[in-house]
Amino acid sequence: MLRRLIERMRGLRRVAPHLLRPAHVNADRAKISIAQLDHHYANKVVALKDVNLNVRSGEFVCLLGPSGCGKSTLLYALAGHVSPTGGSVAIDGKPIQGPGPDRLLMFQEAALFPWLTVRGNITFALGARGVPRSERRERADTFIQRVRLEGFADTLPHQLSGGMKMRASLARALAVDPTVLLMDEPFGALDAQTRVHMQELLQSIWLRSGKTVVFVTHDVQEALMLGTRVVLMAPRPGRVVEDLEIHLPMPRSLEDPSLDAMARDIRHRLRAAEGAPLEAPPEEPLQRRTRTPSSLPRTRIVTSR
Ligand SMILES: Nc1ncnc2c1ncn2[C@@H]1O[C@H](COP(=O)(O)OP(=O)(O)OP(=O)(O)O)[C@@H](O)[C@H]1O
Repeated sequence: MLRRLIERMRGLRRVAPHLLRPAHVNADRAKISIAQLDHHYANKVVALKDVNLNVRSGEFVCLLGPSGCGKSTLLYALAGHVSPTGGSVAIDGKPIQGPGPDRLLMFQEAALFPWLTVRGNITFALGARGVPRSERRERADTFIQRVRLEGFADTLPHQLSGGMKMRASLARALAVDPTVLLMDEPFGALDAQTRVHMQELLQSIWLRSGKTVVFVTHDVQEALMLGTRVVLMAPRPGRVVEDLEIHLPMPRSLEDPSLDAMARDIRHRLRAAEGAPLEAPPEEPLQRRTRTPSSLPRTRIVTSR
């Protein structure tokens, strides 16, 4: 009885307010500024409605929300692949009018040329960006090392595992040196363990590089592992419901009880935003959680474990 009561109290414990705070970024100081952004597709689906978001240079911002809340549409508007039907998107104060070399979009598929080796894929991308031939090989090898693919520079993509392909794709993205990296669920197709390794690798690279990253995910824990900010979105119409700064030291660990408590809090906020009936956060010890995606209610938010 007493144990149940203690567990219930733990479940209801709020995340310390200094760890999870609303973000306030002045548009004048923003690297990326999105104002009153609307987008509806030809079939009249309102993918985004009145989205306002400012991102500082060097931030790692995760767009988090259930399927259909407009995360990818927002990312593609930043990439310049979608022309929004209303509002504005600017980088360094310049309106985005299409794709540009300052931004690079990465997907779940590694999208490597199958007939080129790992190094060949990177040098090809460098050539396309106008990097002189004499510099390409050295630069490719630097980034192959950075993603810990030494020894695989001359390997073809079909000889690599899914995680290695994703590392090659990340090396290529970093080698071309965009100031903004846009990532659309890049680790979504990887198994759980490889995914955690990729998150750790990306975090260590990001900490060194200082790049601005906008990262789309369904996975609450992934967002909390990686993000300096987590932007919560909801569907019908696609919109931002909360913009939170995550004040947990890096490198982070999925075993951190604060991260686990935050994940419960965020899941609760997302359910509230969707208008789902609210229930108390789950009664379970902070350290272990064994929910599977299929047991999650209504939203497609999944967990890493
Ligand atoms: N090309 C398109 N034409 C028409 N409707 C679209 C198109 N692309 C997306 N949509 C719709 O716009 C809404 C937002 O889609 P979007 O892919 O941006 O959401 P999302 O949050 O990224 O979803 P998911 O996580 O499932 O990828 C959805 O209702 C979707 O069906």
